Amino acid sequence: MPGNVVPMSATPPTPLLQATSLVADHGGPAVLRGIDLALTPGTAPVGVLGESGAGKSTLVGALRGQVRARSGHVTFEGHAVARLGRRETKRFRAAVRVVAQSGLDTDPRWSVERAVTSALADARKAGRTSGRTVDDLLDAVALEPRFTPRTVGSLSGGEKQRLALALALATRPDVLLLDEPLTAVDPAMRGTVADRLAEQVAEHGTAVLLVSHDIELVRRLCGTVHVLADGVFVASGPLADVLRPDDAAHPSVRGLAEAAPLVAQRPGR
Ligand SMILES: Nc1ncnc2c1ncn2[C@@H]1O[C@H](COP(=O)(O)OP(=O)(O)OP(=O)(O)O)[C@@H](O)[C@H]1O
Repeated sequence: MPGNVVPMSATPPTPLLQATSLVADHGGPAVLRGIDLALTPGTAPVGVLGESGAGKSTLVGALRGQVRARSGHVTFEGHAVARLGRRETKRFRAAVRVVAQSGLDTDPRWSVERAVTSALADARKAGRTSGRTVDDLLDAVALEPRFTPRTVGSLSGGEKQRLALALALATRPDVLLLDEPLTAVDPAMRGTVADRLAEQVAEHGTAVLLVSHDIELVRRLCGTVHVLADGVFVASGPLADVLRPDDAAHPSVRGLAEAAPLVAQRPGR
């Protein structure tokens, strides 16, 4: 490029869902004590690691508007999530989808096909037509077409988790909040689903937050990770860097590094 040509700089991506100085609790001591987090479409998925009880699910709860901020705030498109009106809440719920560990509230008597068809119909009603079919969505989570007539109640725990992910993808969400989404899925299948998910979120520019104890899953999916301890992020950056802590690192970070010495050496996203 000639030296005197200044490239047009693209507008910096704007966070869609954002926590700022977020302090939150469950009626007792603060669980989150000042979290800043931005989820921006078109950027690499963000991972949150941390010991059990560190507050990872509380963070997801606050981002989805279920746990109230004691101070600081969570905003969606710049508006406080806690103060969204009825219409905006509907739009928010279609745009920001959550998949939790146990999160399939579909009628267990429904067939898989009915569950996915219904999720696609809900997506259309919310104005989020994705052009996707039942087969596309099942394929996105590596569930073969033979599963379509099965009842939801007859699926294994891991199959239910994969279906929950397919239902969340039906709205082609702008943001996906994944709270231990694949714990019941065996490691080989978890890798397959993670790779398919990574392709899709990259293709659609979906912003993703993945909360997990599973460092391998985080490595496969996330570009940046935060380690949550004592209510704050005590380390942030690419996983390989976070897992090479210095002597001053928080004990949680050193614990993670010791638990996963080889993961840091594999290439991530
Ligand atoms: N509804 C609730 N009422 C009271 N305390 C709660 C509630 N939910 C969570 N807590 C407490 O808040 C703290 C953080 O819990 P949270 O579930 O967010 O941790 P986590 O990091 O997701 O843990 P895990 O990895 O075990 O799922 C814990 O001390 C927990 O006992």
